[in-house]
Amino acid sequence: MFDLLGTALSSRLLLGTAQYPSPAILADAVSASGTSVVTVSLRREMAGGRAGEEFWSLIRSLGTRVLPNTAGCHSVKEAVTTAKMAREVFGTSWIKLEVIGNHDTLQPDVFGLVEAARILSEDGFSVFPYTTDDLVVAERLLEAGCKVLMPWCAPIGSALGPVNIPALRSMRAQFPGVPLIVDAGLGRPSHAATVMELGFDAVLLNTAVAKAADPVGMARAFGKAVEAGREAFCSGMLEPREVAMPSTPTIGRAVFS
Ligand SMILES: CC(=O)[C@@H](O)[C@H](O)COP(=O)(O)O
Repeated sequence: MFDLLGTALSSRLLLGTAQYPSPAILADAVSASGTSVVTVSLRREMAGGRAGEEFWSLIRSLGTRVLPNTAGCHSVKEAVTTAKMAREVFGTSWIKLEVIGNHDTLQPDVFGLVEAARILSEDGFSVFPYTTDDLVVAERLLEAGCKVLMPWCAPIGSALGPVNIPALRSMRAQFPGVPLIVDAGLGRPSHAATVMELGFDAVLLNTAVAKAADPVGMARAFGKAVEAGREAFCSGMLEPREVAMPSTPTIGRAVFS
C-alpha cells in the first residue's frame, strides 16, 4: 500500500484520462493499469457539453479516486477558479495544479504556480503542483503549503523520459520526507521503472498510454514497470562499477594441466 497524504492507495501509478480512442478503451486501460487514482481536466471536459456529462459518469464508474487538474490554465486566476469548481464537482480537495507558462513547451509558470499554490492551500486544498525539477521552486512550493510535489521529467506529451536524471536524483535527496510524483514526459515503461528506481514515490502519465497502439496493453505494462521499479528501489540495488568482478566463484575450480 502507498500512503498518499493519509490515503492508502493500492498502486503507485496515477493515470490521465485524456486522448483515449474511446471511453471503453479508457475504462479498460484504467482497469489494466491497476491504478487507484485518475486525473481529470475539469476545464477541457466542461467545454464538452453533453459529452462532458457522459465523461463524468464514466469517471465516477471507474471506482478510482479522482485527482482533478487545472490543465490548460495559464494564469493564477484561471487555475484558482478551476480548482474551486473542481472541488464542487468532484467533492475532493485534492487538486493537481497546473499553471502553464509557455505555449510551446507547456513548461509550468513556476511563479504563478507558487502563488496559486499558496492561495489554494490557505483555502484548504491539498495541492499537487506540476513543477519543474528546480530545487528552489520546490522549496517555495513547500513553504506555500504543498505536501507533495510533482516534478516533470520531460515536457508534457513528449515521451522523452527522464532527460535530467541528476536533477531528479538531487530532488529526491533534498526532500527525503516529501512524496514526490514524477508527472509528464514519460514515454515507455522503462522510463517509469527508472524514476521509481531513483526512489520517487509514484508516477503520473497520460499520453504514453492513451496514444499507444494498444492503450490497454500499455497501461498494463506501465503498471508492472512501476511495481518493478519500486521493488528494485526497496531491495537495495548494486552501485555500478567500472571494473569486472567474477560472478562465479573461482575457488575450487577444476584444474586442467
Ligand atoms: C494528464 C495530465 O495531467 C498531463 O498534464 C500530465 O502532465 C501527463 O503528461 P504526459 O501526457 O506527458 O504523460
